[in-house]
Amino acid sequence: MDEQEHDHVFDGEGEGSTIDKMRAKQEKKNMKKAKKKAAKISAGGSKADLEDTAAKQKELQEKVRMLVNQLAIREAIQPPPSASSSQKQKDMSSHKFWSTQPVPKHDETIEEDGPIEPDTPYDQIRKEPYVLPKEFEWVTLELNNESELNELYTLLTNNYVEDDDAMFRFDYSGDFLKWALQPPGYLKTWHVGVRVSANKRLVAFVSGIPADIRIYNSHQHLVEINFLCVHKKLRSKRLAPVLIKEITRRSHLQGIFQAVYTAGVVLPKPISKARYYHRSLNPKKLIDTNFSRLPPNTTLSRLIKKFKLPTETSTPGLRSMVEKDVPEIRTLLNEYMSKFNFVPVFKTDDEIKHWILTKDKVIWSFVVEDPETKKLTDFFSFYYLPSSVIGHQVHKTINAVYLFYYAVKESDEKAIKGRLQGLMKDALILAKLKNVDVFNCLDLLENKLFIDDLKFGPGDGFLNYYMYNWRCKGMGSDKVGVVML
Ligand SMILES: CCCCCCCCCCCCCC(=O)SCCNC(=O)CCNC(=O)[C@H](O)C(C)(C)COP(=O)(O)OP(=O)(O)OC[C@H]1O[C@@H](n2cnc3c(N)ncnc32)[C@H](O)[C@@H]1OP(=O)(O)O
Repeated sequence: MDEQEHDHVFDGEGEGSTIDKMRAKQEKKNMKKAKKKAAKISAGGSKADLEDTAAKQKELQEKVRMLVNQLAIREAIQPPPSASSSQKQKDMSSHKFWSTQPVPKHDETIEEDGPIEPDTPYDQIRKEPYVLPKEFEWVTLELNNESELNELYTLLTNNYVEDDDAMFRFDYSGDFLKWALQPPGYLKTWHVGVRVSANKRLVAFVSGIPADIRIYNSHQHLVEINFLCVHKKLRSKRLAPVLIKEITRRSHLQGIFQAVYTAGVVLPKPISKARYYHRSLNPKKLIDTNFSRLPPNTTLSRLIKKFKLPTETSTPGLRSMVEKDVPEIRTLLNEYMSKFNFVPVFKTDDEIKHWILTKDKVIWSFVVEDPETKKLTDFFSFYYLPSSVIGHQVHKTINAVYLFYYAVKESDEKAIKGRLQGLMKDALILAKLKNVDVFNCLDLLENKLFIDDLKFGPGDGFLNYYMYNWRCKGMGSDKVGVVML
């Protein structure tokens, strides 16, 4: 699954911040109200009036305090208002490669869902790999071989996705890569590497895994593309288009003509755009590493207090997921996904076992078992993906987890909101107990129902969702259920 415009978080609105303006505005309002009241009282207002005024003022002050608090949290993790360079959209004519591919144009009006080009008959599919510049050669990586897995780990750890300011870089572990790239039905031929012929050094990679998704009403068996990476020293030499064409060819050979992928960059043409949100669990470290900043008018100890969590979870019946839960979780998850427009379809228990069951330091999953019926009513999962802190004297890594799949059984919006808030608060507590520094999520699924209340703040990272050779209407991120790694 996929890239993210990996995100660290910028300064907020700087001095003279929103908070200050809010405070000033509210104080002015309060003054006006107090003056009006005073005039009324001196003109014969009663004692009850006075008490009423005091109560209302207290209530108002409390409201202001809450608003100011909320803003302080936002400002602690707020990007600047301007869009980052990676979010800018280019003309189709300046996409030398993408203008040749079966993807919708940015300005295209989409009337009907369907493929952009027909499937290529087998005998017309190129049987030999695309030609690489002469210094390079193709390699199909064997990830069960420890040293090849380690080569991929090293390539990605040093060259994969960074934030716009090159302060943090994803650090996917070897175990994580095996989890992400070897699901049931995976094909080794879709683990495509490029080596320097002379010294056999691995310098580029792209991967595909099989997946089943539903987009609106269309069910598709397709390929999910991820981990496209070109060594930093070989950038801007048009190697990426060759890698993409090669993985496309290898997909066509398997009878697959559609793909899903995500990227931080804007390409023609996203079906949705999601934003990253961050919930600080270790404010001091996040500030020390410049992942977040101390908002004006607050102190570190106040911030620590703000993000403090209980040490015990509160949802009755919450426990770690175990293998016997797999079939029930599959039903629960597929049912929950039915309310979104772009979702994974888990066809077998093996897939749930692979994707959801806890694998320490890779993915953690928790279920809620009704104490009476013993039936599972909810579950949630998060995966562990640390980031290297580039060039920091003290901190080498930020321990981050990302919200993965979850499901709740409630059906009316208010009940879902309450339930999700409780579950996600427990998820934060469990992550904190695992020494995680920050809990991240995208504004997909029903995440907007808990993001603000649980003190997540918006980051500067965005993730664009794409389909290859498929035309369909775009959708809001709250209609997206596919979570890519
Ligand atoms: C049916 C089956 C189909 C299967 C295939 C489906 C499509 C899958 C598509 C892949 C999904 C990947 C999902 C993930 O893994 S997204 C993760 C991407 N990886 C990173 O961000 C890691 C750090 N960056 C790098 O390693 C390089 O900068 C990469 C490899 C990204 C580009 O290398 P480089 O910087 O040396 O550039 P170039 O000179 O070789 O090539 C320039 C061309 O490449 C286009 N470009 C740049 N970035 C991306 C990007 N993230 N997706 C698609 N295209 C991208 C760019 O617009 C330009 O084309 P055009 O604008 O001129 O037209």
